[in-house]
Amino acid sequence: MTVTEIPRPADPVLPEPTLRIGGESMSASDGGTYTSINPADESVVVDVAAATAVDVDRAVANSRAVFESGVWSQMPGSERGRILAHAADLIEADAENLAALEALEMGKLYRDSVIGDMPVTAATFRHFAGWADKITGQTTSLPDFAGQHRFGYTLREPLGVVGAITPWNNPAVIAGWKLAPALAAGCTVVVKPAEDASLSTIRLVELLTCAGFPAGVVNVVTGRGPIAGAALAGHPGLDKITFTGSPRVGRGIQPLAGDKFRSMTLELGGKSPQIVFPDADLDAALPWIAMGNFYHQGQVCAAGTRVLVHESIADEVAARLVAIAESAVIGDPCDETSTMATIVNGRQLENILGYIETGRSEGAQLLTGGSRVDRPGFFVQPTVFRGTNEMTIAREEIFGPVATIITFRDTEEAIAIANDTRFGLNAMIYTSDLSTAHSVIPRLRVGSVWVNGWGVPEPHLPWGGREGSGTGRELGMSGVTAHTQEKTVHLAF
Ligand SMILES: NC(=O)C1=CN([C@@H]2O[C@H](COP(=O)(O)OP(=O)(O)OC[C@H]3O[C@@H](n4cnc5c(N)ncnc54)[C@H](OP(=O)(O)O)[C@@H]3O)[C@@H](O)[C@H]2O)C=CC1
Ligand SMILES: CCCCCC/C=C/C(=O)O
Repeated sequence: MTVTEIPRPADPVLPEPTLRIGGESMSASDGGTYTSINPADESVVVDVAAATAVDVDRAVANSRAVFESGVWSQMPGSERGRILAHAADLIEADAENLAALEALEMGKLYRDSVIGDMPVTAATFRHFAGWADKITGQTTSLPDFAGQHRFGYTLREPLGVVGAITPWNNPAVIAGWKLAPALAAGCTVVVKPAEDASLSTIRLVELLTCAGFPAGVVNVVTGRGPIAGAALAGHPGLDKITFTGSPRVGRGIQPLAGDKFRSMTLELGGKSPQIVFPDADLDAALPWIAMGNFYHQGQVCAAGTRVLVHESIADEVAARLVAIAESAVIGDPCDETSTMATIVNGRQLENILGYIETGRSEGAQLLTGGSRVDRPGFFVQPTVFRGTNEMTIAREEIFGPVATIITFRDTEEAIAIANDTRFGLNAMIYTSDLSTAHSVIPRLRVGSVWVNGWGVPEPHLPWGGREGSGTGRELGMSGVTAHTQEKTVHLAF
């Protein structure tokens, strides 16, 4: 858990809580709204426009027209890069306001957001700014044929119009992960943020406008998942859909590739193992293991909630993890002293408490935590269980601060337990012997591995899962190519 002292922020400036289509701010076509709630005290933040299917049609049509106009897709890559880099500067300059919006609407610890999420969001735009003029194809000579000299090359062209559906847990970061590579590639984007956290995305798109993105290159349809989200996910006018969220919704989106067989990236969370070998440096490892469970109250898809510990050190790891959990200062997201804040909403809190109850009833040993914090808002104690990999708390994504310690006897058993899950997003390995790490890495069925640490994805490296954690990659070079398509040219002379 973080300890850097950051002063309490000023109240954020709320962006106009409306749709943004073609550079215009507008209400929903039927005037509908939903209410954004502050999870720290359950007060109303603001009513936000709830897009209808008609609004989504309008947004996609505008994005298509803007894409086809070439104003962005044909702009020289160096110029696109300049605008993306300017956006990164503006995000950095607005970091305190963006972070305060996320604390207000979704309960993320302001400190973590201002020193983590917003620099990461800016870094993402800066990274992809560098890609914008480096998206190239291949060239090759070909054997002469029928008296002709021949030569071949490929073009990498932008995919077109992208629909991006984002979750509430790290709204600016994840919007940045979806927007920046798509924009670097020359695509236009319609983004639908989560109901529980729309404001930072609206503000982010305002900043993009200030940075020089032409009107309509990024449109925003705030709205309800089953209405605006479903209309966007199934829209025939899209060339790609990119979604981060629950497996339930992801499964519903997957069949919507449609007759165009359009491209799809689905990031659906995880139940990731943190494997602690007996030679691990526990002083160094424990803060990471704890962070992998309690950072942002465990509301992170990459959380390492299955703590697989060699039996010889399990008691020590358990005692140390409990001590860290019990040292948490649970409080208002903006208080300087808080090290943990609130769960995003009451439904999510009930879900977490339900899993804790299931853990108890299935016989897991509750080492600490397990209860709602007695104050207004949706606060829950960091919780540590000792259990087995068969228990529900070790099989399902809880999306709360709930760790389960599971012991293993040897490396083979550690690998077997790590892979015994329907998810495959990421895994962590703690060892002092890199040869142990290198022998285990190829055998883990996951998209990413961290050795001697837990962290969040880097813009420079691909991110995505296998199996139940989804399909496709965002970030890094893979993030760019995922927003392009190749055209092969055969040239005779
Ligand atoms: N992989 C990850 O990072 C995340 C995983 N999760 C997992 O999902 C669980 C539930 O969280 P929740 O926010 O409800 O996740 P959802 O999957 O419901 O929401 C993610 C996004 O999808 C939208 N959406 C909802 N229904 C549809 C639909 N039918 N078609 C298209 N889009 C839709 C949501 O809109 P709206 O907000 O308006 O409903 C939101 O923008 C968590 O407990 C956690 O386990 C959640 C968030 C992130
Ligand atoms: C320090 C920045 C925190 C960003 C966390 C990103 C999480 C992504 C996810 O849960 O999908």
